[in-house]
Amino acid sequence: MHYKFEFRPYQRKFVRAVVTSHGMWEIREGIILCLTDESGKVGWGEIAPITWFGSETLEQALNFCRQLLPEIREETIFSIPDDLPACQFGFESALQGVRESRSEDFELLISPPPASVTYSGLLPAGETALEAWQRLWQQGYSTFKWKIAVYPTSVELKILESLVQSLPASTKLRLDANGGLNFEEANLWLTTCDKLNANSELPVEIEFIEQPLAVDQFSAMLELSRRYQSAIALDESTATLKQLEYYYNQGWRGIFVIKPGIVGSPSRLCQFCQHHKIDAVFSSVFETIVGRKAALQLATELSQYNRAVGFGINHYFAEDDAVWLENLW
Ligand SMILES: O=C(O)CCC(=O)C1=CC=C[C@@H](O)[C@@H]1C(=O)O
Ligand SMILES: [Mg+2]
Repeated sequence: MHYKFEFRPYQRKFVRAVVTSHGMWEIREGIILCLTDESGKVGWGEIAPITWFGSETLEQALNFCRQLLPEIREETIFSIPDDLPACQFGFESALQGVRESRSEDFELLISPPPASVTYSGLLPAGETALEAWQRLWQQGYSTFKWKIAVYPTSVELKILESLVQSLPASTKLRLDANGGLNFEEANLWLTTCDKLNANSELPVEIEFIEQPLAVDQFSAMLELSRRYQSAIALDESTATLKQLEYYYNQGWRGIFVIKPGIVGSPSRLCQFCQHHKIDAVFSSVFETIVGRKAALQLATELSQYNRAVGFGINHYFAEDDAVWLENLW
């Protein structure tokens, strides 16, 4: 089976720059692709790389698309190399869309997100988190993720104290260090989290610390996961399917953050998750509605535990997705 193939690169400015220990991220760049089969059925996909997480670069993805035009065969889609995981996701999602004729036109793409999952809202780094949470709380979030390892640990631990005192009862707080802590700081954070979680007076649960140490510190993170009660989630460490499998085989049984947009082939991800009952948290790559729809579909199918998905209900961009997509295409 072969498909007519078209693609458009895009750039979209975030409403609010994403500040992490990797730095400041202001513009999301990616590719929207469209496959059309012989009967005229259409499927949409998105290639949204995060190079500093280990996916391909945008340039590599663009070169891959350019050398394919004007059509692509099904077997080519399932043999996209593993060093192009965002392309694997984009093309397979589009193929799925054609097969399910899920998105003949944009309207179907823009349909509301699946209600069956709960969402985690992203809190900005630093003390702005102290007032940012109310707006998200009013929008219905009860799980929040706060970026840490952006300011000195002593400063952030002070803010954490006020944050846990002000968050409403039965809310959950995730802490994402993006690999920016050293071993001593990670111990300090985890000791604090254990203390907070042991305090039954406190209405908030620290759900987990995400990627406390750098990717090359796996054995230290394994050691931390044995030393503390508070859960640890690998994110940058398990950014691609190859890494997911590797660290599972290395004995990781903590939480795995899965970013469908860059992890690679959705069909192979399904096989892995069906084989191994991993504790997974599905997370956005700050994609547009095209990639988001496919990623949320996967999250809904594969979530074993009812952990909130990191796809904040509000999109990350200023202009409306439907308008943006119409103008792009
Ligand atoms: O997972 C979430 O709650 C939202 C997505 C998110 O936090 C991220 C998306 C992409 C890159 C990173 O900046 C960041 C992360 O580290 O998880
Ligand atoms: Mg993360």
